[in-house]
Amino acid sequence: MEFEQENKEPFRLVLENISKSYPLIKANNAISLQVKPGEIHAILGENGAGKSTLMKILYGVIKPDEGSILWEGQKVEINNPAFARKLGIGMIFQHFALFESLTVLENIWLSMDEKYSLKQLEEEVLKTSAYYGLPINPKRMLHSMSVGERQRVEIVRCLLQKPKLLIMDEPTSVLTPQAVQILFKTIRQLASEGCSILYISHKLDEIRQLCDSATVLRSGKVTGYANPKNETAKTLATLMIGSELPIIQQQPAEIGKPMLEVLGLNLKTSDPFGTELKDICLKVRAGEIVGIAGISGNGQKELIQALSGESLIADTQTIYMNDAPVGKLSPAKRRELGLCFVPEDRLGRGAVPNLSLAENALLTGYSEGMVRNGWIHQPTINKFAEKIIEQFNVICGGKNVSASSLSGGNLQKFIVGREISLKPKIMLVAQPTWGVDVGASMVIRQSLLNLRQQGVAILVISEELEELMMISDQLTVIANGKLSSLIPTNQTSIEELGLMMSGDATIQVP
Ligand SMILES: Nc1ncnc2c1ncn2[C@@H]1O[C@H](COP(=O)(O)OP(=O)(O)OP(=O)(O)O)[C@@H](O)[C@H]1O
Repeated sequence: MEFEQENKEPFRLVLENISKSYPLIKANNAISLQVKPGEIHAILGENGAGKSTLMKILYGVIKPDEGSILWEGQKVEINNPAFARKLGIGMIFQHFALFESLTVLENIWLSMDEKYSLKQLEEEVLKTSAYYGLPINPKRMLHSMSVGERQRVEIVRCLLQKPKLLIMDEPTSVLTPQAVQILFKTIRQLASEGCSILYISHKLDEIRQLCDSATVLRSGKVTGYANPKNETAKTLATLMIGSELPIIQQQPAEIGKPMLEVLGLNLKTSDPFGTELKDICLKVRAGEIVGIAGISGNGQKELIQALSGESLIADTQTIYMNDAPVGKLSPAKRRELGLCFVPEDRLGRGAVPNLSLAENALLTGYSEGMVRNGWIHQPTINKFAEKIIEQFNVICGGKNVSASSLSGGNLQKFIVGREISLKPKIMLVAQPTWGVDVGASMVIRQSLLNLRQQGVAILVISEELEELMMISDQLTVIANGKLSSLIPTNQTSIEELGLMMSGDATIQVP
């Protein structure tokens, strides 16, 4: 038979000439690939290359216009996710489909095709999470959990369905180096049990470490197949983006006055699973980038909320922006003082999914002449949105498409681009390159360095230690709601930061 391997065992999956067009873009153009049982197969490609579209076709979320799917040697039509799951296909999405107001257990219960009682399911969840080394508390409310913790819920929920093929879209983008290694152990264990993995990631070193094979996509087409173990991160990047990676230019900047000062911030949280902030002290001066490293769920969310104005502080003497006490000021008032802000959660806090890119530009850019005498000035909004799309190479169907239609990385480029274009004096950025491809990550990091050069005070909260080392002047670690003292970047290392992240944040580094 045509689609059998040499040992006559059928491929788990064969895709043949899969195509899918949207009105303005051909997202998949005659894509073919094959996956064996137990194979860890990477899907590589820059933002908007068509990776998620292909995976959604495979999971029955969208229908291809052309092409065929063979599952264990049989031609199948996957018309919906329930059928995909029945075949044994599980998917962990880049944007989690979980309900904030429910517990972990209730979320998992809702998604199960096979109906368990809550009690039975709780036992299964605890058993599966212990077996794969992914601890979760079934009783915890979802809204109180960090992105990294939510991802664990998604993984456990998928594993409960005992998949034969697991699709993972950017699974490590919110994990620490230690958590990544735990996840890889889980993935290898699954593969050794015969489960095939389709693994989408922009992290080329991780792909080299984990994957047996790779299909490379560019502009919806396959541009090559590779064995990642025989490639370097550089050759993989070249295959992906079709040219060499841009190199970051970091020039010394003139340090100015403190623009953001936090003087002993203590913040209790009403959320029973939130993290209390304890005596946070921080100073970011004009012309410098301060990086905060940490395992998600250690107070980053609470700190961002306190700095952006989402949580107000009773004590007005604690947070200062450009010399003004801001504890009681709303986000809009803080923006008037020059604060711009990229939240961790891009679909929800960073952008409104159903609004167009132009409308999303207006949401934070309203002070840039977009509202005149109480009237919305559409030409200004359009120009602003078009400029971001061009400058940050946001691959999309133009300013009028909805934010939700953008690929994850392209939406991130749009949000970061929007905030940078607002000419901030203080920039607060959480996970700046989450889901962004290697080439575009360099563009975003370079833009932040350019802002620093222009005298902007920048605070970056990231779990990407390499990124923090690359762009920050000073670094600190958040753990259990406490910050360690600031360390000049050239006096620390990824290993040391990793240790501080997993240990007690009160470790003082000279
Ligand atoms: N529902 C939709 N309507 C219109 N265009 C869409 C829709 N979904 C995806 N696209 C477009 O199809 C292209 C491929 O998107 P896709 O999400 O598959 O890319 P990707 O390779 O997964 O990117 P990323 O790495 O950023 O996640 C993009 O240009 C995207 O804007």
